[in-house]
Amino acid sequence: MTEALTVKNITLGNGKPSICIPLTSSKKADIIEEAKRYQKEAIDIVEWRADIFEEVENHAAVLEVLNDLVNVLKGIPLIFTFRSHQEGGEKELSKEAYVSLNQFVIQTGLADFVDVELYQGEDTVKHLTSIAHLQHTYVIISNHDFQKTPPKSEIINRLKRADELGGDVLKIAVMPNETEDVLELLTATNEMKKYTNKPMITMAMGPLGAITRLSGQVFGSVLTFGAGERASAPGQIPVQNLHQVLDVIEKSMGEK
Ligand SMILES: O=C1C[C@@](O)(C(=O)O)C[C@@H](O)[C@@H]1O
Repeated sequence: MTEALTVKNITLGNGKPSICIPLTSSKKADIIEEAKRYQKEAIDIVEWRADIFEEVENHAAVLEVLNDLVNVLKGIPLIFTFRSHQEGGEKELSKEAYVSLNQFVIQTGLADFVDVELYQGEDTVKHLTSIAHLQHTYVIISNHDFQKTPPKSEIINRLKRADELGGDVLKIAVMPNETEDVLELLTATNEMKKYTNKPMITMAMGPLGAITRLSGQVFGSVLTFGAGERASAPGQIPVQNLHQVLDVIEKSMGEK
């Protein structure tokens, strides 16, 4: 059984998957405008994809955006994500800069979650996780493969590794090249429930993977990323459509 995780007014892992929308603008004013628009929609969580922010290497500028976001989001939980280029993001930072940016953000206490990439290495992940936990910030340990879908055993190993390293939420996104890959991701997610009670976020990207962004309640993924102004990854579904389908599935699953 997944142990539900409650942040502000949102509970992850409590039936219907939560809907997260990524902020994908590059300029401060646009990021805040985007957040204002989403604040009015029925979304559960917002992710700031800070790798797209043009001033991400300037900590003072990052702090300004965080402060404004928290004001605008009025209680909607915030995920801070710097997605590095090798995992599908827009920029690359040196290891030192990656650590220093995430550490800075954690210490502001303004983000409810930070996304830490599994492949930044064990020391980095452990270091950032321990600082985050001191600050009562949740850590999503993530991994992305934009080319292919690793075998089920490897998907499970990566999720287990994220668990062992102290992640509060375990996340993997893969790219399916055939329908069997989609099944591989779903089977891995389902089987992983034997090994952890922590909330997981899993998805297969691209058109083939769309079903995995809808079926979390069945297989064990607690959150789905919807497309905002623009999708932050291939295959994301508009929020309105997500709501409709997730509601139908939730209702059907509640019927005996
Ligand atoms: O890791 C993820 C998942 C994602 O890549 C997706 O496929 O929806 C979108 C990203 O913004 C987010 O950080």
